Amino acid sequence: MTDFRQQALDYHALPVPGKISIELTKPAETVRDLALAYSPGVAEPVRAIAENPDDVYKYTAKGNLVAVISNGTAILGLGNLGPMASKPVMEGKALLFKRFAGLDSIDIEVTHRTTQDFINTVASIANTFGGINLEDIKAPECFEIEKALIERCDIPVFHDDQHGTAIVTSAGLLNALAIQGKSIEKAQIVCMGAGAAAIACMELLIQCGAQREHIYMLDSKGVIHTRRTDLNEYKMLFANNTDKRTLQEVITGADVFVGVSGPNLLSADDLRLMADKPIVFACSNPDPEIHPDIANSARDDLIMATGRSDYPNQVNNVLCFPFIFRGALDVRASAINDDMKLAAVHALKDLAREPVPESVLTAASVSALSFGKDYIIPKPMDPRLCGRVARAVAIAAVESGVARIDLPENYFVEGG
Ligand SMILES: NC(=O)C1=CN([C@@H]2O[C@H](COP(=O)(O)OP(=O)(O)OC[C@H]3O[C@@H](n4cnc5c(N)ncnc54)[C@H](OP(=O)(O)O)[C@@H]3O)[C@@H](O)[C@H]2O)C=CC1
Ligand SMILES: CC(=O)C(=O)O
Ligand SMILES: [Mg+2]
Repeated sequence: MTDFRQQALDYHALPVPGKISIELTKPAETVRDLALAYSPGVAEPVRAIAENPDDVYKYTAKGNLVAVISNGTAILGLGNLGPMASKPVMEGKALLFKRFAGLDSIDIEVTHRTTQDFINTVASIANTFGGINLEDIKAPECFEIEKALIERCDIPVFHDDQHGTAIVTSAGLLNALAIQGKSIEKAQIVCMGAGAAAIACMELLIQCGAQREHIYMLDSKGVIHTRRTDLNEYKMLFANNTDKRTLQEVITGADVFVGVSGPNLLSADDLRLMADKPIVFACSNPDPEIHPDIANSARDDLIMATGRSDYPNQVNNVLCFPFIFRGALDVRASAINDDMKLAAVHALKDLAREPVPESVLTAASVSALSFGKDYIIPKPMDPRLCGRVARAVAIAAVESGVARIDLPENYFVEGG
């Protein structure tokens, strides 16, 4: 067993199994404490909530609580390994919610027979939480699930692999294009993968200015084109009227490669076919479509990003989901809409262009970081992230009419 593998297993097993626990926020030491916390005192908030349902936010943890819900059908890039195998990842998301945005979060892994069973299960428990973060649910079922739950729930329901990934990818790509001197409107984009992350990333890039006809998408059967008869309705939106059939044909002269598919699917030779000053986001986890060492030795005019923490330019939804929920919950948004997503894109993009605080350099073990080819997106441990992104998202929620309360006074006015 490798050292790193054993260290990862020990991290999860010791000193207690797993990565999260529940802590109390009120004293429970004396008879008086118990009389307030439980019987008879608990009857008072029960009566108050029965009379005024909004009081649930005043007297319970709902307003700071996010459920991370999966069925384990697309665990990172490891595939459909089932609900229990997804539990470490879901606990990991809960850890990140708490560590980066102070949100309490609990993982829920659902075993189900049909997609409708999954939807019914989640809809039935949704009101316990302030928001629902769907995670690692494969396409195309994820699209139907998210749509149905948004319709049935009046709290934010957000499929992180779709929109969290799309927001971070868009922010990073807008910056990378600016550094390479390219425009998003003209960029030729190859997207490897046609699932949850891929479809959402490309749709949001289009909202940011990319041209649909400049995008070539590939699934496990190759280029998605109009003569294919096996495409679902989501892939159909990206079917090109083209004779190109292979990765090599579509990547020749391309400016951008976005990989949200699986490991080692892009070779150094493929990368050499790209246009001058190419951009490669190899975002599959844990192993990217091309290893950064291989990519960087194939091209020296490249901007390279991966989903990993151990190389520069980590394009990973951890830069989004804690903060978008922080902003949404703090104004009790009923949904996370496109305005809020775009606000998050621009907050992330703009923060990367600012000087980097010392604490981030220390955490990243580097002596300097400045906007450029090895720093296109903020680092997850940047203490300004929560304030910047949450504030932008909360303002967008208020302005677009989905907030149920006003922006709290002085809400992250220092921007974190
Ligand atoms: N860095 C980040 O923040 C994130 C990274 N990801 C990564 O993106 C990947 C996909 O996740 P997600 O979209 O949720 O999963 P899905 O299961 O929804 O989609 C996977 C897609 O990858 C395609 N694919 C699989 N093998 C190949 C291949 N050999 N060539 C081309 N395409 C292939 C599948 O094709 P087909 O449709 O034919 O089955 C499918 O379209 C994972 O590796 C995940 O780790 C996801 C979210 C966030
Ligand atoms: C980062 C993430 O959510 C994924 O790879 O699925
Ligand atoms: Mg995921």
